[in-house]
Amino acid sequence: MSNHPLIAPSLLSADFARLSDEMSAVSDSDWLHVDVMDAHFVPNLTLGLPVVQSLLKATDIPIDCHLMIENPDHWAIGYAEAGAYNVTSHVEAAEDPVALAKNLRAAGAKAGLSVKPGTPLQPYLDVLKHYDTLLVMSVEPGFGGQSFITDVLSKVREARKLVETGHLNLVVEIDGGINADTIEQAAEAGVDCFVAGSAVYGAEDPNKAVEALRAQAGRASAHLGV
Ligand SMILES: O=C(CO)[C@H](O)[C@H](O)COP(=O)(O)O
Ligand SMILES: [Fe+2]
Repeated sequence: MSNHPLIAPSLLSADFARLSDEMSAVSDSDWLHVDVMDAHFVPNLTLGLPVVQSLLKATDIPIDCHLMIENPDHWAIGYAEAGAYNVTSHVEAAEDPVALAKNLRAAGAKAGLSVKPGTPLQPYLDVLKHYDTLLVMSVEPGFGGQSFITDVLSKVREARKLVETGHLNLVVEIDGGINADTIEQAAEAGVDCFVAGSAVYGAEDPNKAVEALRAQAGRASAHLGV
């Protein structure tokens, strides 16, 4: 696990006609977050495996795939086989999340599990023992540029405590509405990895925005230094 805050710019807020340049614009980021949406699990449609395969060829930054799709049990493995660093599926969509995690790890990827804002962690604590990352959604999945839902921080605190006490061994990631006004409370609650779309790509200098968010999170975090 990293000992500094991880910043993962979301390409959802990038210019899709210039994805290669947009990845280069955040060369100082730790992970690159790619939102895959199928217009079924969420009402929006973005991109899929062929585009991710091309992105993987065009960058050395580890790719963090956030699959907002139905039937990840079938589809997620392709992203792992393509070389994504971390592949996250939604617990609300997965049929057999333990088998899914094992398959992703066998294919060489980290296994991630995401929970929507209204989904509790408690029923999934045994499942999470098989996972490397937990993605706590701080907006309803589907669109960038939404406002941060503060209530989800109770789940971050719960997950942090389980990690600190050795019950779980995973990276706590947060996604949705992270910016200069919200990142400190997320860091204080115990987040390791911060996804930021509009706050990074809406900035004049995306790399500077990454650095500033990382420094801000490091200062506010009890468990991570800068
Ligand atoms: O998964 C997502 C939406 O479902 C995006 O990753 C997320 O919304 C990032 O965008 P922003 O930082 O602008 O909220
Ligand atoms: Fe996302």
